This record gives sequence, structure tokens and C-alpha cells, in this order.
Amino acid sequence: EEKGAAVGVRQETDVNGRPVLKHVKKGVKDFHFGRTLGEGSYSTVIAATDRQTGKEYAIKVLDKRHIIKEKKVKYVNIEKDTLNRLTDHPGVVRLYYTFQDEQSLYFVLDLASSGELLGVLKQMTTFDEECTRFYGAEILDTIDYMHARGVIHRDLKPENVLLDDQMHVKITDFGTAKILDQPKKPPRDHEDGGPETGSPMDGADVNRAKSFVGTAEYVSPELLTDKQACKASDLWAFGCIIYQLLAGRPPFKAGNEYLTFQKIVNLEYQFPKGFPAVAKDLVERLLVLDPARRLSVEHIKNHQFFDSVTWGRGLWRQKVPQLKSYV
Ligand SMILES: C[C@@H](Nc1nc2c(c3cc(-c4cn[nH]c4)ccc13)C(=O)N=C/C2=C\CC1CC1)C(C)(C)C
Repeated sequence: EEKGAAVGVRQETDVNGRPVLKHVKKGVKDFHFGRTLGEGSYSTVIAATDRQTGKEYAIKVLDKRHIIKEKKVKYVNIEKDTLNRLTDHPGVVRLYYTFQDEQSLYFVLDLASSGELLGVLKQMTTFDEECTRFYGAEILDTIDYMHARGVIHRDLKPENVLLDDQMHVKITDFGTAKILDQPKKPPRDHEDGGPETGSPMDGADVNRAKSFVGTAEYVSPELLTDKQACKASDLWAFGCIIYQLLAGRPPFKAGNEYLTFQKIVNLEYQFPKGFPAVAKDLVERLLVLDPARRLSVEHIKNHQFFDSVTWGRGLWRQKVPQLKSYV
């Protein structure tokens, strides 16, 4: 039995007729599976209802044979370890428990029933400043939480930012996340996006992750030049997302991946006419080639663009702004 796996308790009687509580693990038959929500490279996410409680979940189904054949076992374990590490923040999809049968692994998770931020953005074309500020703040608050627990997402993009039934952010897809080696000291509360300071190799960003490239439009330059991601790589992606919410398209997009990568490493992008000045200043301080010179989470929180935002748990209790386009 995995830790915390037992998710149900059933009353039975033992041989002497004494009542005993039996810990039972849920299985496929405890759920009614509904529509397919999304397809990953080696998984499918399906909406499902717990037959006993009626509660709705998203269940990520992974085909064991395919995972082994494609040598993805490592990624499945990284995703599970990451989800088990990021359990108490409203901005991260929560993993309730896992089970398996002959051919599949099942992760039972929060259902983000309003779907992908990308889908909503496409319907709106663009977000106005107030909506961009609100969604930017919830995404940043979640990045701050992930980084404080030594997790780099490495593939942040509007497809991985989901929305729950109240239209609050739920970040997902941690199969390509990087868990930084446990920092020597407990993570400080003002963990910044820059290199881990205070460790023996001061200044050298000792905690870098190796060899993984995310989705072309959001990949950071350091990932393309020296193959290493750091916390600031997530803040590069954050800058691309803020730009995209207001402009309706990502800053770096070309005919193919190679040309997109070229634009990124040459910092080749322009702001559309009428792009708000304060947001432009923020994006310009995030889309910086040198990760050490990119704004850290703390500096972003104090940027004028987020002046009216109350950070912390209050942010998640606020009513979400009515979605309006930036015309
Ligand atoms: C990014 C992911 N897509 C999705 N992953 C998850 C969804 C999800 C929901 C909708 C949706 C809901 N309503 N309409 C669409 C569309 C896509 C989704 C969800 O509700 N709960 C957990 C999820 C993922 C958990 C994962 C960390 C393990 C890919 C494309 C990889 C399948």
C-alpha cells in the first residue's frame, strides 16, 4: 500500500464477529468516467465522478506498457513526486491519490472545469489590463510557491494554466518539472528567481536543471544556449504569458521552431501599438537574456503593474474580474 493510498474505510467483522475497519483503496470501478479533457504525450486526462460521493475529478490515465517502451518512467515519478510536494496551494492541481490495474496507472486530481486559459484567451482575443493583472497575479503567486518548494515548472504556457469552476488559476502538467536538490537551508520566505545565493558556490547558480526543452514559444534563452533551466526560466515564460494576454499572441512566434528559437536568443520581438506602458515596462524587465538580470518574484510583486494587488491568500478569495477584451 502506498502512503496515504488508503482512501476509503469499510466496516467489516473479523473471525470472532468483532467489527473491524478495513482500509480500502479506490479503483477504476469506483468511478464513472466521462469525457476526455486533454491528451498528453503519454497520458490522457478524463473527467470522472466518484460513484459513492458524486464528487467530480480529473483522472490522468497512463498506459504502463507505453511508458516503459518510451522510457518515460522517470517523468511519471517526477510528476508524482512534484504533485506530492505541491499539496497546499490553491493555484496547483491537487493529487488526491493514485491506483493502478493491469495496463494503466491512474492519478486522481482536481478537475479544473473551466478548462485552459489559452481557450478563454482565444475566445476573448485579448484580456484587458485588469484581467491580465488578476490572472498574472494568481500565476505569479503559484510560481512563487513552487519555487519556494524547490520546483521549477519548466513548461509554463497558457495551455498549462487551467481555470477552476470559479475561474481561479490551477497550474498543471508537472511531468517536465525539475525538483532542485533540497536546498542546504530551509527555503527563505523571500526566495527570489535568481541563482540560489548563500550556498558555498555563491553567485554560481548551482541549482540548474539539465536537458529538457519546453514549448518553443515560451522557452527561455538559457535553455537554448547552455541547456540549463533555473527558477528565472519560469519568469521568462511568465513574461511571455503577460505579453500574450494583452497582445493576443506570444512575443516570439515564427514559421517553425528553429526560427522561433532564433527570435528568442536574438530578443527579436515588438510590442503592438497601444500596448499599455506599465505592462510594457514589466515585460521588458522579464524578457531579459541574462537570467540573473531578470526581475525576481519579489521585484515583480512590487512592480507598478501589480500596485493594486493584495498578495497572499487574500488574492484567492477575491471575486475574479469579469473577462473583458483589451481593445
Ligand atoms: C495539460 C493537460 N490538460 C489538462 N490537464 C488537466 C485538466 C484539464 C482539464 C481540461 C478541461 C476542463 N474542462 N474543459 C477542459 C482541459 C485540459 C486539462 C484537469 O481538469 N485536471 C488536471 C489536469 C492535469 C493533471 C496533471 C498534473 C497531472 C494535458 C494536455 C497534458 C492533458
